[in-house]
Amino acid sequence: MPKQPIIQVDALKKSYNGRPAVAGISLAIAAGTCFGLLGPNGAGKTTAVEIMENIQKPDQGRILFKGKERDRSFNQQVGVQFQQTELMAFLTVEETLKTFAAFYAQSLPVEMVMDLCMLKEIRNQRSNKISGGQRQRLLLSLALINDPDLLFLDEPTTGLDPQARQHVWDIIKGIRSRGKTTILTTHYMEEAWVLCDDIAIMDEGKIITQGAPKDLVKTHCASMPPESRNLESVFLALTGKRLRG
Ligand SMILES: Nc1ncnc2c1ncn2[C@@H]1O[C@H](COP(=O)(O)OP(=O)(O)OP(=O)(O)O)[C@@H](O)[C@H]1O
Repeated sequence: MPKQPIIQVDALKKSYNGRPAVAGISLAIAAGTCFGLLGPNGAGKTTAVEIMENIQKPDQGRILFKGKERDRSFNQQVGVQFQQTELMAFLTVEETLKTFAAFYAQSLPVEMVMDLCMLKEIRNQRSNKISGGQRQRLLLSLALINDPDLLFLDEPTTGLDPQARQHVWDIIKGIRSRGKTTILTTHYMEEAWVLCDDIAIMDEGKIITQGAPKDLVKTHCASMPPESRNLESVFLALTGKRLRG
């Protein structure tokens, strides 16, 4: 039986200065899955995700969370990992987590989240004196502190070395194995392949294809040589090779 969507997006539109960034997208994301939103630079991914996160208002369209309009409890039930967060420089890693935990009616134990994101060794380091990989893990831990049912990750491994990336992938797999839903944006096709149950590729504000990664490869790469049958080929075949702004 198909899983109930945790979030449903209908005919979403958003323009900036008369130029459409999101030009009518509809999605239904099944609970307990990892969903990937891919697309070239400027495709409209961040705008679409920020509308789903309730950070931006759409010009048109509707979003249902667990089958209902989003209400004030929405923020308590979702986690958002930002690409940039002004972490308080005067706080340690542990103090930063404790501060964020206090924003929520319910939160996971800080020890548990530090364990999950391998932050214990740097718990007493100032949040502005940590490496890029450690910072990314801290940002992820902040998104997890309220034990969200739905987690939004915007380019969670950009700029990380292979070890740090693998580690973030393991954390995301762990989140999925606990029945939570993740929506992630990424420019790394391998990341989408490894993590996502379902992906949508956006271009110029629209979804141009959607499906399980292996199904998309089957559909779009059938006539390609075996070594080219991968998500990168699907992406390039559908979005072309023109550079985007
Ligand atoms: N606050 C804003 N004001 C004006 N235009 C914006 C704003 N935010 C985004 N845009 C424009 O909307 C379009 C979509 O941008 P968006 O950031 O959603 O794309 P994206 O797919 O997330 O891109 P990237 O992969 O580069 O992060 C782009 O043309 C961008 O210049």
